[in-house]
Amino acid sequence: MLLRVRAAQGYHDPAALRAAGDRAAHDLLRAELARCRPGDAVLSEEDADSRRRGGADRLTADRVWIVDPLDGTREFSEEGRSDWAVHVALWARYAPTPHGLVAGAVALPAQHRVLATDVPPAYPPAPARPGAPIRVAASRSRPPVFLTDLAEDVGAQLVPMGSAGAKIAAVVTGEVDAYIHAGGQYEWDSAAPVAVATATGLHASRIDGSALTYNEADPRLPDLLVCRRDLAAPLLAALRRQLSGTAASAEHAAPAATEESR
Ligand SMILES: Nc1ncnc2c1ncn2[C@@H]1O[C@H](COP(=O)(O)O)[C@@H](OP(=O)(O)O)[C@H]1O
Ligand SMILES: [Mg+2]
Repeated sequence: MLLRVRAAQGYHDPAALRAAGDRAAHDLLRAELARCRPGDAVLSEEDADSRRRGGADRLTADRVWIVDPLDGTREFSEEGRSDWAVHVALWARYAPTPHGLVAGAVALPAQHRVLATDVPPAYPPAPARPGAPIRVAASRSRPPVFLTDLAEDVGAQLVPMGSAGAKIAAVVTGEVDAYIHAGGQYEWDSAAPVAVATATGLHASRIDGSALTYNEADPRLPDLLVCRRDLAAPLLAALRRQLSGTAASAEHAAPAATEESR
């Protein structure tokens, strides 16, 4: 559907294309979830009620779908770019993992693939050139300000890319070794990709090493590290060095997203 929206609308009015894509994907997912799983709650970027801090039925529900109908909205509106995604994750109250995610799928329509937990992708192959720089995916538009220093510290090469889902998919497929974000994000930006990454056996945590948790009253989840297991300890140590002495807060963050910057 999103590929059809792009084809029908063209790229002359990016804001209108972004709005049309968000709306079409949200409406489709909301209708299908209501039809197939009428008893479950939904937390969606495009549903203001579900996003409300503390107020929604999702806080008492046993099963909550965490949905980002269009992640990488900016890239979706740029002709030729394929780094945008659709995220659908299922959170369950009695799940055995701290993150609570029991299923997830990340669709990359312009890359013609879907990564999902029902048949988790294989763990990525070891880097072809031993000793080559670690490749770290980061936001194209809002990379954490400490990332350049961190890259220098660990000898990493930064790979700018849009969409949290597309970046985590790049870690899953071995195109990059890690994804680091800080400074702002929401549960729907990472839930489905983190479900796939952990089902694949990759490391996923906050940048201080603590667990990612979902379906919290406040859906803000501002930072994360997803990487190959062997890189978790060195990258968390490098993150500690960057963040030591100050909180991982606005000082280290890119400016928060505004409607215009999305
Ligand atoms: N500082 C910030 N504050 C809030 N959201 C942010 C953010 N930085 C990135 N995001 C969100 O995280 C997703 C991936 O961002 P990026 O492409 O820059 O890596 C985007 O989701 P959406 O496209 O669904 O809005 C973007 O809005
Ligand atoms: Mg998003």
